[in-house]
Amino acid sequence: MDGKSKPGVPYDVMTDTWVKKHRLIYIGATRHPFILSIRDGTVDLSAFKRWLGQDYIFVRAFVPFVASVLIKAYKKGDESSGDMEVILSGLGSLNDEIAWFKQEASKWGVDLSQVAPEKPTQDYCRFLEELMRPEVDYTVAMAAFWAIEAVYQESFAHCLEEGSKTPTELQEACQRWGNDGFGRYCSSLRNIADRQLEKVASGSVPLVKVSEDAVSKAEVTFLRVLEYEVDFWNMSCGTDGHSAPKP
Ligand SMILES: Cc1ncc(CN)c(N)n1
Repeated sequence: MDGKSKPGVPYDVMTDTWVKKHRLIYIGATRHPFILSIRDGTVDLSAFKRWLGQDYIFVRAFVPFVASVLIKAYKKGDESSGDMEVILSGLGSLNDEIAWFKQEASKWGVDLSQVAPEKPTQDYCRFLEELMRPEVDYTVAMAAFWAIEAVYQESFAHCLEEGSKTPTELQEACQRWGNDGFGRYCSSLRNIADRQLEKVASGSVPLVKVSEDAVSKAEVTFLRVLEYEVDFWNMSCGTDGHSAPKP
């Protein structure tokens, strides 16, 4: 708690505070024009195919990142927290996700073996590699993990809300991240991140080696995730100045 909270009065957990504080960029990442174009049915299919190929590359890099978070959870040594089970379930879903990308690519005629990473994909994957380093705190890595998944969950769930005109052939993609089960998984990740942030902020984990500035590092990491996500969507639309949309 922040010391200002009153008994019985709900208070914001750290991730709520961040989302409110950085609302503009959060909205930029979760309500990007690419997502809005899927939702209103005007999406350029060449942009969707570009996103598909680039996201396949991203997801392959995301797997070792999640594995590195699993290692950090294990090293924390708190078996009763259930963190490892949540992270393991995420790794299982990523296995399905990779199979889905392959299937979807063949449906859309995208040859994944011929897709080269664009600069925003390379930059984002490099960022994931930085976060995999053993010296990166579990709290920081969890904050990134939650933010990465939450952006997709909120974005694609928006394409399934009532009134959306998402084309039928894209609904399965939206379901993948926009379904309720994925929403619950993201809440579990968020709870882990908030619990860690609370522990670090209150200094209640003297036996765990956490750096004093882990909370501010986690906030900066959260912001960087949002920026990378916006760049990734821009690239998909062809509005990043690196990749012109195919005619
Ligand atoms: C760029 C990006 N960000 C998030 C996700 C969700 N795993 C994803 N597949 N790709």
